[in-house]
Amino acid sequence: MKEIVFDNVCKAYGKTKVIESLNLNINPGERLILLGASGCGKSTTLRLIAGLEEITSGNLYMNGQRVNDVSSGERNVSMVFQNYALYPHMTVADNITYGLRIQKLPKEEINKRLRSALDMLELNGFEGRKPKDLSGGQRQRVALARAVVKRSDFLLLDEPLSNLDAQLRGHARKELVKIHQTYHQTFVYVTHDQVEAMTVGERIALMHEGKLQMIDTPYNVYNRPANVFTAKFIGSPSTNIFEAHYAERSIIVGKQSVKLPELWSAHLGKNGCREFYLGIRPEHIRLEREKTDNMFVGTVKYVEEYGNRCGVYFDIEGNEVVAICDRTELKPGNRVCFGLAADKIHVFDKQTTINIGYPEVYCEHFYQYQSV
Ligand SMILES: Nc1ncnc2c1ncn2[C@@H]1O[C@H](COP(=O)(O)OP(=O)(O)OP(=O)(O)O)[C@@H](O)[C@H]1O
Repeated sequence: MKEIVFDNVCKAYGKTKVIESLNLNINPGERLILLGASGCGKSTTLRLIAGLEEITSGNLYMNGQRVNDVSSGERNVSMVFQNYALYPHMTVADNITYGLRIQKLPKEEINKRLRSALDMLELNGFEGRKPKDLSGGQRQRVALARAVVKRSDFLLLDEPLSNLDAQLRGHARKELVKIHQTYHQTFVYVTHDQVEAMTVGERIALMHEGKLQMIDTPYNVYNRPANVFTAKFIGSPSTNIFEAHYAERSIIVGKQSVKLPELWSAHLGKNGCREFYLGIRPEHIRLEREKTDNMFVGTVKYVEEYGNRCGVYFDIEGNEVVAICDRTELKPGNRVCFGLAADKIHVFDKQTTINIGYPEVYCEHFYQYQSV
């Protein structure tokens, strides 16, 4: 079954709660990413699955069996750590096959698995070397090879690429997906890097302060953020969030007001939504110099150069807003205007910060928002 189910799981160290009421279903054979800022509880969640930490309350099921009291060795997991944890005195081949030798698998089978891992991870010719004689990228591949030869049901990876440079990381991400497609293990992968999360993950579970914020596909996490935290965490620069309110079919920010398309007016009216947070991604704001009807007006504060594009930071009614432009002649002090693209805005409840949802016409991937 290769499924993992967290049922109301809490983890505390003394009085400090690190994981709070975690309910999470990890599907058999999927690549699930645990994403979040440093200290949010990602590694702890992974270590609970590995059986390296005890659960304080709640239940954890793996393969349909409650495993709260099952030891790590009996959980059919393999784990790749950030620092690789290779044995320095052993050769590459011995590191990779160590677990299989402990299991006393037949020599032939051990050799077969070693050969296939060396081929897949392009480590042929390195089997006699010690870890100190390998580059960071090669050590990381040995750690992966050691994990995959076990053919366990669950492959747990804790920031496995964080010691690699950007180019090697890109290559290793593809390797990981290839490994998954070959062995169909259930992957649980911890990272704080959203590009890694988007490219490796089939689903992303975003965590903040020990609580799950959203779990969904990379597409939905980006395009249909469940709450303000998700909208701000995913994407760079962050989603712009304004305090706004709704009256007479218009969105009002400070002293400025912009008429809303009929669909949104009906939607906000139906939800009784008056005070809210309005979210717009920087890449979805199209700046104009000339004001026409239904535009907000702001003043440029500064322009950030990204090489291929620029970030224009400007002020609207005391809110700092950023828009991404291809090229710009804009300078601090210039006036800029923009309208609202009806299919590119997000509205979050002021009290709960949860997304109120979208008018039906924009709901090709409709997501029913729930508090998690
Ligand atoms: N053994 C421990 N005793 C007390 N507190 C701990 C222990 N292990 C972790 N914590 C705390 O639990 C919280 C979550 O830690 P965890 O390592 O799961 O975070 P993380 O999201 O993986 O962070 P990072 O990306 O920095 O590794 C942190 O505040 C950490 O200080």
